Amino acid sequence: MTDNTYVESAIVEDDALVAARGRAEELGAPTISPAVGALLALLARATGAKSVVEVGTGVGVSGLWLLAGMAEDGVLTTIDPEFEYQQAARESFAAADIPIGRARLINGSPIEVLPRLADASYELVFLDGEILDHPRYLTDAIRILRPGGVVVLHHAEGLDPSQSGPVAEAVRQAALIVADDDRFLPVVIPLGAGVLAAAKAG
Ligand SMILES: C[S@@+](CC[C@H](N)C(=O)[O-])C[C@H]1O[C@@H](n2cnc3c(N)ncnc32)[C@H](O)[C@@H]1O
Repeated sequence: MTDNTYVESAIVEDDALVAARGRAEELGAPTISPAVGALLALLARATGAKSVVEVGTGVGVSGLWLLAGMAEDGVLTTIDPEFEYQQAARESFAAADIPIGRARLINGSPIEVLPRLADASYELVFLDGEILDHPRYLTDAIRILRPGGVVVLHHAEGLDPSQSGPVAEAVRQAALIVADDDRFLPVVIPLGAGVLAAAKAG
């Protein structure tokens, strides 16, 4: 396999993202890599995203990247059960001068919150929460995506045949859900912890 270290090091993050990564380190919160962030921003821009859902707010690193690519009046709905992380994410968004109305932070379990979101209403859905729940998240993501929308699942590395166990099984199950749905065009991208992206037919 090609050494793709250069892909991650090619991305330079701004001061707000550097500060958010500092908060993540203090709290021990996981974050996406810079290259995954750049991909999210690109997908948000390419889909003209005005409404985005994220599972797994963390301290707001992925949220900052998504907001950077979204329409200027776009709203990010981001769900996480960890109140402390979401408080830190609020700080990350404020430090980046993101208007309060652009980020709707929902403190709760994505398994309970996702079913309450409206059908066919979001251009982009990013799944980065509990990996074992990826298949359940994906089922809701498919429902809430607008035609032409894109779902992005992080931690797709479980698709590597050398991996086994419940986490790898959950990722494979999620991948099969999009592979078996004719409306979706999926691709696996070796960035960060592995990305599975799938575009819904327009
Ligand atoms: C990988 S981190 C998210 C990182 C974030 N997307 C970023 O890059 O800045 C995973 C998140 O899932 C949340 N989480 C933990 N347990 C969870 C659960 N049972 N269901 C959903 N999310 C959970 C954690 O609080 C954490 O913020």
